[in-house]
Amino acid sequence: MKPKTIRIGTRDSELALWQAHTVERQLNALGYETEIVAVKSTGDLILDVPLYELGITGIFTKTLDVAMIKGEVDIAVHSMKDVPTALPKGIVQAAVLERANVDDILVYKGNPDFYTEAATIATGSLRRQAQWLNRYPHHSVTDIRGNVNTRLKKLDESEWNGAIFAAAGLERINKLPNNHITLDWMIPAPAQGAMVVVAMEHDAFCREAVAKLNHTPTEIATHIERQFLRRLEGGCTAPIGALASSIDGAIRFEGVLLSIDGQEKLHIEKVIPPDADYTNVGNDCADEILQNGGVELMDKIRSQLKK
Ligand SMILES: NCc1[nH]cc(CCC(=O)O)c1CC(=O)O
Repeated sequence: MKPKTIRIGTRDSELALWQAHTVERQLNALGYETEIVAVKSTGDLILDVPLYELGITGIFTKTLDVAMIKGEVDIAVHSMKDVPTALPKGIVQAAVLERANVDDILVYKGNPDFYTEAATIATGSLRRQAQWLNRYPHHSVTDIRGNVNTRLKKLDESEWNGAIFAAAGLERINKLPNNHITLDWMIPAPAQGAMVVVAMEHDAFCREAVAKLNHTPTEIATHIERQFLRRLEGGCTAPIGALASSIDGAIRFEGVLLSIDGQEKLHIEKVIPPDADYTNVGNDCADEILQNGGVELMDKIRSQLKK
């Protein structure tokens, strides 16, 4: 009997294809036959509206979810931070790959010493906007959309001083420019820098194959970060950052919720000792933030985004 070829679903951007080929190579090394199926996602087609105004989460993943449910692909590869915290019924997380660089970076134009002056920084992310304005209240932030290549080109053709990117995205496609600064003070998006492979719950063959690619420390870190996000936002989008990193067997978690204008900031930091139970840390940290002004702040954010 001919062995089953695993059809790998992916978006068709350069970054998405790089990620899908990485998964393909790892499956091939384990002896599995594969085929890449690239699709255009709604999120890539609507480029003139800010992401948060589209009002639905999962805009980058929905097309592939549908393709997988229809049986057109067997698995799908995503940047994990683009995946809604609740997966559609019947779809499961089959593996989280080892995380790359988690940092956000600023690609700047001209003189990078503009921090004390007026400046315009481009980002389509509420989280980046809020954290930038919190640190540089005298700057303005402008929206930018499109895949990584499109955004680099838009920055190049603009009058903006800089634009914010995930380092992982630029490094993967070898497009990290020299004129960049690592924003080590900015808390990344939950699961930034991690790739996830999803499969159909009933597909034992693919789940078993893909499970071999799982990297447990990354799975644990992203579990905590996404649990924090899910409990805090309750289905709506908000400026939320979260990072769990391991230090000598312990896990250090840092989470943040900001107002859209960056003026209010609720921050939490916790160290989970080695071998302690981490399964509810994300929920506990979110609850602590909610009890310390987070409920009111989330209400305010929701009413502002509805307008
Ligand atoms: N929202 C788009 C997106 N989704 C994943 C990445 C990069 C890779 C990653 O963060 O895992 C990017 C680009 C960016 O944020 O600049």
